[in-house]
Amino acid sequence: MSSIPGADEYGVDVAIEDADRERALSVRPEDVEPADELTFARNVFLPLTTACRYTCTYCTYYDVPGEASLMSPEAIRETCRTGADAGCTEALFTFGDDPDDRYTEVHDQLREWGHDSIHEYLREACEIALEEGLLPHANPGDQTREQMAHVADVNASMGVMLETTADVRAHSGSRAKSPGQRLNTIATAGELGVPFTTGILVGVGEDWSDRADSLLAIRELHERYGHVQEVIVQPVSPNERWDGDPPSEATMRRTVAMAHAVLPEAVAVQVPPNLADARALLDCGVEDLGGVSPVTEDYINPDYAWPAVRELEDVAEHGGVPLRERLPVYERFLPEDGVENEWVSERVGREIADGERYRTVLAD
Ligand SMILES: O=c1nc2n(C[C@H](O)[C@H](O)[C@H](O)CO)c3cc(O)ccc3cc-2c(=O)[nH]1
Ligand SMILES: C[C@H]1O[C@@H](n2cnc3c(N)ncnc32)[C@H](O)[C@@H]1O
Ligand code: MET
Ligand code: SF4
Repeated sequence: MSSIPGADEYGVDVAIEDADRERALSVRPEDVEPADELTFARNVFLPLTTACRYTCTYCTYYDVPGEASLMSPEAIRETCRTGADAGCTEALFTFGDDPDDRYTEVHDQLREWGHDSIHEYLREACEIALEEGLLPHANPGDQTREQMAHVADVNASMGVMLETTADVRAHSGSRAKSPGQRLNTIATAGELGVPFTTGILVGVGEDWSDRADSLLAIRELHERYGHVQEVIVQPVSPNERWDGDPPSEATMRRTVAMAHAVLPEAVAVQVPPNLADARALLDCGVEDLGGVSPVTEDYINPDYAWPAVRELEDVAEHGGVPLRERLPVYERFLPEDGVENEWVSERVGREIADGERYRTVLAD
């Protein structure tokens, strides 16, 4: 049995059994049954702030203090409106982790707009998205229980990448992502009944045992709470801050197969079609192509353009399966009668019930 770095410190009770790891390590692509359909969501990407407490060495998203930006309410509304007009259903709020006092410009701007914290502002941003006809999916990185509880009822789903259970150099420095803290964020989402997206980053210094442990840790938290809707298998992608090689196709194939085998059937395995060659991974158990935007770029990986929906259809055709559009919250979490349940707040449930665009997506 092995425990995970930082798990004790953050009070997360996850331990990996050697036998489970051995079983995960033995999975090969040829052991896997391919999925019978491929799903995706249409979204707009809203980079609320480029200020971040961490400095992950693979990331070009964050700005140094003095240069960080904050999206204005007007810009948020404008982007959401453009997205809704283009048929999107999701407002993806992904941004720097817990921007702190190092970024006085962000704090000053937030205060000027009447907010004490980025989570208060995120709440307003989610309200704007809902008003404009989009369902919020926020990934603000690690969150405390108080932070997440502050925005849970205005999000259809939320997310954070576990990245990896290993302590890797890519996360080093005085402030660094800790596997225990990431797992704690995922557990908190379970406790609060938030449908959740997580995932692993492949090629940042982890080995095969770490990949197995990461997937098994996610499985354990899902077994406890039932809240994980999808797990992203994301290859690290070279950019001006990261000059390492991306993982090979063979590595991606084996990792996707491992994810498919380790995770329960209800949890979809997602690969981002702008970072990975989805065609070459389909037979290893890919079930979802994530949020794809007809309107905005992938601000985290701006060098890698989104394929058009037409190209996603080609990918699905290549695998001989249908392509189906989904909402940012998976259907099994939606209330069967009424507008709310333990997973969906009344605020979000009403929007889904009343929104014509959402109903069309659900009917297809
Ligand atoms: O455009 C991106 N979308 C990313 N997404 C969006 C994701 O593809 C969709 O928002 C979800 O599938 C919900 O529809 C993430 C969402 C999460 O909750 C966690 C991590 C990611 C990572 C990315 C990413 O790197 N780039
Ligand atoms: C939103 C997610 O984007 C991922 N992320 C950040 N930088 C990169 C990169 N160079 N390549 C691939 N994924 C990246 C991290 O996994 C983060 O959690
Ligand atoms: N900063 C957060 C994280 O790394 C959100 C995505 S990266 C822009 O988890
Ligand atoms: S990946 Fe997220 S947490 Fe890491 S530096 Fe980039 S914005 Fe910050």
